[in-house]
Amino acid sequence: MTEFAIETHGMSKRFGELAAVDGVDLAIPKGSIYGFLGPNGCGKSTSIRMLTGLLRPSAGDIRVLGETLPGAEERLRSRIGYMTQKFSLYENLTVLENLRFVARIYGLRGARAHTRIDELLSLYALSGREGQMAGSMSGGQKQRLALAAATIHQPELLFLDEPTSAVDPENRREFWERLFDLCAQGCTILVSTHYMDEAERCHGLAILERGIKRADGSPKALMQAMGARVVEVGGDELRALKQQLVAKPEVLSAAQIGSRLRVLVSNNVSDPIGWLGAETGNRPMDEVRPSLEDVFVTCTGERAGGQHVA
Ligand SMILES: Nc1ncnc2c1ncn2[C@@H]1O[C@H](COP(=O)(O)OP(=O)(O)OP(=O)(O)O)[C@@H](O)[C@H]1O
Repeated sequence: MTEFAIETHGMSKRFGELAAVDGVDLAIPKGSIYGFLGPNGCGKSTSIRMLTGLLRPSAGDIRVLGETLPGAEERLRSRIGYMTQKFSLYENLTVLENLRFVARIYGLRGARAHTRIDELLSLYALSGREGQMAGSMSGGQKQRLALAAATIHQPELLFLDEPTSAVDPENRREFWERLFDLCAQGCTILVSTHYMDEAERCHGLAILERGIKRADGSPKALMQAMGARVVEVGGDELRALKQQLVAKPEVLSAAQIGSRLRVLVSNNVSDPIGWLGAETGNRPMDEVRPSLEDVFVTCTGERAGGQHVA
């Protein structure tokens, strides 16, 4: 039987009139990397804050590592790690001072703290930088220090809120390798992002829009179950063609990629190539494999329909 690190039913948070998180159900298996994918303001941070016990839900049931929230915040504190969106360490303390400070918060002292900090400095390529002010480090180094701090107490569950917003692609790639290392050691990771490539690396993910979960499942299952087929169309005057096509109810979206127009045609059309050929004249076109971005487009926005794929 699957054991879940996180289970929620109807998790909701209202701020006055605004439903920041609206009836979200989650079942996140232990030992997996799970993503929250969505644009700014869709409720990712608010959800994470409820799941870490920092924010009281307005409604719904939340179970984290077998404990019920609200109520088990203190017991969970030593079992979970949280890396916030902004660099939350002290910029005017050195790398070592920051890590010693966090170690003390988690009750790690003496030789145990010393050993663990040495381990983290080497693991996150910070050896030799012990005396450097955190504020003077590059984006990638700050992020590695933040990850070292968030995992100093070896949490069973790690929350990362848009962890790679401030780092370049190479550091992002490296960072994800570290996440898979942690995952291999049994840590469950929940990561929020608005990057498609990052979401695609997750074992499972939920697509959020305006506080609502629009779809969830593995990236592969989501792509396979998409309610549309993808056709790339070439030829001239692609901007005008786009305007013509997006006015059709059968077209869920059209976006230019280089010299091709990527068109998402609803599954209601049985032969999308034939249909597009009749609509656009004889242009070159090919059906292509869907991407996670296509899934995102089809399940958010005005023409959206929610889906769950096991
Ligand atoms: N304390 C608060 N009081 C009022 N409104 C809030 C509060 N916190 C968040 N919100 C609102 O709730 C909505 C969801 O915000 P949230 O920060 O969860 O989104 P997000 O998906 O994490 O986006 P971002 O990446 O920009 O933080 C937004 O409209 C935000 O303005």
